Amino acid sequence: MRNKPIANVNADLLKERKNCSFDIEELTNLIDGGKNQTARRREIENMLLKNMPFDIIPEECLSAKEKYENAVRKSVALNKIGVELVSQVTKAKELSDLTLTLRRVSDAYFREVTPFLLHLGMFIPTILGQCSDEQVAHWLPLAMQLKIIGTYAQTELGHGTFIRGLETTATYDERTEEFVLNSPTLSSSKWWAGGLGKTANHCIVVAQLYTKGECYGTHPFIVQIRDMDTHMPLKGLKVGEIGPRLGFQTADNGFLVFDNFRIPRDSLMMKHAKVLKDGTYVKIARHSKLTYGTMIFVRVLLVSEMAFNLSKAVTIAVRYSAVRRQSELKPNEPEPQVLDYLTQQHKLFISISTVYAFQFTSNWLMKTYHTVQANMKHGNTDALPELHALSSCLKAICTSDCSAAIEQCRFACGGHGYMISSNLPSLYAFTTATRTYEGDYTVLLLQTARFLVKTWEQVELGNAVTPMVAYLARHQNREAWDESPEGIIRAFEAIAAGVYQTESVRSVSFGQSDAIKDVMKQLSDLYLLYWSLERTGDLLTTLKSTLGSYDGRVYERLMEEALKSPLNQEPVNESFHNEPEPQVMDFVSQQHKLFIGIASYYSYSMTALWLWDILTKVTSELGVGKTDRLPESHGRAVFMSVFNSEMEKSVSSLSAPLQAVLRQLVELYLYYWTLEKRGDLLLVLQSTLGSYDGRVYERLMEEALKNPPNKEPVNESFHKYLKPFIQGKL
Ligand SMILES: CCCCC/C=C\C/C=C\C/C=C\CC/C=C/C(=O)SCCNC(=O)CCNC(=O)[C@H](O)C(C)(C)COP(=O)(O)OP(=O)(O)OC[C@H]1O[C@@H](n2cnc3c(N)ncnc32)[C@H](O)[C@@H]1OP(=O)(O)O
Ligand SMILES: Cc1cc2nc3c(=O)[nH]c(=O)nc-3n(C[C@H](O)[C@H](O)[C@H](O)COP(=O)(O)OP(=O)(O)OC[C@H]3O[C@@H](n4cnc5c(N)ncnc54)[C@H](O)[C@@H]3O)c2cc1C
Repeated sequence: MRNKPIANVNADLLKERKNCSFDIEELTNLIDGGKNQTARRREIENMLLKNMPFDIIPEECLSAKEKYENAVRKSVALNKIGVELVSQVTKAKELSDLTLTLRRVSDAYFREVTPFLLHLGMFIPTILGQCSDEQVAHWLPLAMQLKIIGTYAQTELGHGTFIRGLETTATYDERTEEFVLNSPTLSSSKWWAGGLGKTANHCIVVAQLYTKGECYGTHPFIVQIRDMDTHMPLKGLKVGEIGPRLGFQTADNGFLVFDNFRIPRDSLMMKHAKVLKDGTYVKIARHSKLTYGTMIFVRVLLVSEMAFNLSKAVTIAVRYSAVRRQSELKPNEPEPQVLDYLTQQHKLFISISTVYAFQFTSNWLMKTYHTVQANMKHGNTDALPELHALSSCLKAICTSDCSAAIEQCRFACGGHGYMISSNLPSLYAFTTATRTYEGDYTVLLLQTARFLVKTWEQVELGNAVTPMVAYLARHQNREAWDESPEGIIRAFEAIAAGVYQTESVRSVSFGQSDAIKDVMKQLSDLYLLYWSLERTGDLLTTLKSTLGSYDGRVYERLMEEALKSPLNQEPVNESFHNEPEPQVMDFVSQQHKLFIGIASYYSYSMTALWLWDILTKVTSELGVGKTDRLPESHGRAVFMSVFNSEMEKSVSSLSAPLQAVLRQLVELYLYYWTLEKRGDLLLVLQSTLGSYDGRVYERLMEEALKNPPNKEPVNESFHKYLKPFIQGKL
């Protein structure tokens, strides 16, 4: 059943909806994956809407502590319903639809995120992907029913990207059949794990495994960190909240430090490697990077997350643009809806098409992920490198594009888009973090480039490559393809665009009406055209250069091109008879280049005169050999102040017009360098990362320890909500 129409809807919005060229319900079904899925989603949504507590005071008006407690209260209520619904599900597909719906609906209750996000998004997937069958049988029911609450602690103060550089150690002690966890340095402190600060009582810890005196690299361990009854941190651990951040304010991201903390041997997640009782290390995995599996899974999830978050932002911006009227186009006529401005449509429409590009690609990527997983169950890991490259590339691009597009949606809403209540700032804060976490943007693109270069080598050797990169072989002809970085980037854009094109066409090819097909085709074309224009440079298939041609016929080509010029098609241009062409001096860009040069000349001359006077004094005081080069900013300050004061002294006797010109030059010089060097001008950095002494990790930890949530070892929401919930008494 469709949702009921709401009374008192803005007349402009009603008008826009009436103008829609297709059946909205049909598109809704397409997005949900079918009519039944839409009906089921609405059933769950309605049930949650009836049973979930909403905020009385807006989340953003609460203190940090209150925000966290409120988030726990709501999470517990939501998860109570979630656990109940999950227990009724029998089929894997239903379970994945249900978790997706719960994830989506939960956003109606949290402007920020739930402290259970890592439990659902990484702790459970890691149990499934890294535990042996017996371990799954033990841990999974506890985690699914939220009898335990977990997180994923891989990143440390000193290392996030370079996982092999992690410093936390897990040393096997065969006498007691335990691993001993240690944080040997400050930089080895675990940092960032969501839910770790106050909520989780279990944690997946990634540590360097040592046994019989040898290091076997990083491995995941499942570790209890807090007492199940009192919630107090266990002995041998220091755990707390890392402090305020741009977004994720209710995710209670935490730190964790180990001091000879002992855990049983079977805390090692043993799907891909085991340590026997006597300390013998046994490798099971066929591929050395299988322990990185959860990251691939989350990167795949994030493509759909970006589609969802951008869809919210652009819905907000489009609706508001229909309601908002601004500016007087014609006297005495009503102000137009801002949606009618072409420039506004330019901001919004590409976001709409991007949402569909992400969603179709995400559906396809998730299917690909499951196919590769199924193959790996039978021992075939051949497709893993490509899945890694593809998920890295798509995660990097979609998270980056999504936060940029949300920023555009905020711009599209003018000043009101800056209000927290518009939800656009929170959406931006959430998505901009995704560009960094689960693999930094640049780093992941480099992983993809690495895969492409290797593939290219195979193509050059004439070896077969997978269908996804087969186009590399098709472009062997040097005229059409080059192996430059631009060429590689272009190839990946071609993949993403190709997937979107084929998937969107495939998805709309059955059942759907012509109206929907038309709209989807338009969106698809818009996405392709937009990126073709954005990346015009990358799309040029030859160098298109007279100077860089393969045959080196530089002068011949220059002349050939010159003769093609339309200006050469007539011997005398009509401007000879009519108006003269402008002097290049009249172009503002030319003036920009020249005027600052003139101002600099005066600045240097004045400063040189002044400097000459003091030069002898300085060199005799310091000794020429000892004087360091002046830092750039100091030099610039000298130029500015001398120019300013010396100019004042010298201009007083000059005529008024000349004085005015020279003063303008002083101002130009000062403003130009103020804008050029505005970064250097921020003297008070107020930053843990940018302190003069470089004590980054010490300062991060000092700040974290000052954090109010760390003043009490157990937050009262544990006794009020978490404990009764975990113990089934709520
Ligand atoms: C349903 C409800 C749930 C709701 C869900 C909602 C939202 C999303 C879900 C959850 C997210 C919520 C919050 C998340 C919060 C954030 C969590 C985190 O950030 S966890 C930490 C994540 N950390 C990273 O991602 C670190 C990034 N670094 C890496 O991945 C690797 O270190 C890196 C950069 C790939 C390098 O690894 P390294 O071991 O040094 O490898 P090499 O560069 O030497 O490469 C060696 C070869 O291995 C290949 N490789 C690398 N990684 C993989 C992999 N994962 N799989 C397969 N192969 C891999 C690499 O390409 C090299 O291959 P060749 O030698 O070239 O053949
Ligand atoms: C909101 C949020 C939540 C998080 N949650 C978790 C969590 O639950 N669990 C967890 O374990 N971690 C978590 N993280 C940590 C996250 O995974 C890391 O911050 C991320 O992987 C980036 O690593 P880094 O911080 O070490 O950055 P760095 O690697 O130090 O990056 C700094 C700069 O160096 C560049 N750089 C680094 N290496 C290279 C290279 N090889 N080539 C070129 N450039 C390079 C990067 O591009 C970047 O510009 C979270 C982070 C955030 C922001």
